[in-house]
Amino acid sequence: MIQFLNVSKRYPGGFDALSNLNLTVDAGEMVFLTGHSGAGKSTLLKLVMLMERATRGQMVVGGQNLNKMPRRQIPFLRRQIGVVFQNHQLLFDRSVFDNVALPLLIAGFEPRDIGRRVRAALDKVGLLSKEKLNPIALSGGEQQRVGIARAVVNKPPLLLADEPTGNLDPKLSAEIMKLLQQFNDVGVTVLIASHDLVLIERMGKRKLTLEAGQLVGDEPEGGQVDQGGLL
Ligand SMILES: Nc1ncnc2c1ncn2[C@@H]1O[C@H](COP(=O)(O)OP(=O)(O)OP(=O)(O)O)[C@@H](O)[C@H]1O
Repeated sequence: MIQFLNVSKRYPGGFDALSNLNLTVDAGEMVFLTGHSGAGKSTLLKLVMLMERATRGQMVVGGQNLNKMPRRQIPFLRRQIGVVFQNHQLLFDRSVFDNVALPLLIAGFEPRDIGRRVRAALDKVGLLSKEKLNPIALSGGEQQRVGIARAVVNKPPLLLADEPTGNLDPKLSAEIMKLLQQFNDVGVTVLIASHDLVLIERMGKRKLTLEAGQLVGDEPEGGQVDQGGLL
């Protein structure tokens, strides 16, 4: 699903955020990306969705060569990728329903299909009863679940999450990770940047570690399994 071959990213100004990265994430995997602040986690996710271009190296995502992808094709790539942000980036001038519907409106879906798909996504995150509310009326954990519904409403094969639990307490964080895992259980490839090491260990999934832009660790799935009853 994701292949990086000798990928480097140098930002304008000369800072090397990623150096010579080699990495494969197979379809159906759930992978955590960890590392110190500034290690390059967000940069890696931005390269996958072409928010930034690699400076060197080869990148393939969902069978498409990103190096050669013209700008006009980027929206089609993005439709295959759901993105969850730490601060969820919801719009507070419209309802929960309308927030989740946004990617479908942009993609030109019929109103009939939009209603059906939005409600299916809200149902999956347990917020069907709150579709008419403004997200401001929801708790932090609920807002993040709206962000997840919006990310999956288009049924993308790949889900990226950048510090999706950054502002949440441990119990809510565990719930969000469990929710992301449920999408992985039905076949979605999931890549999560997080520095919540305790939670990552509990999930027992593959863990990639970045340090100063280099991949310094790749621990396979099957680490420590949750003993704390949180998941
Ligand atoms: N647009 C940019 N221009 C210049 N430098 C940047 C840019 N974006 C990120 N950087 C630098 O690249 C490095 C990696 O940043 P990145 O956001 O990928 O790290 P991170 O591991 O996600 O960190 P955090 O955990 O703090 O979010 C940092 O030193 C950052 O200052």
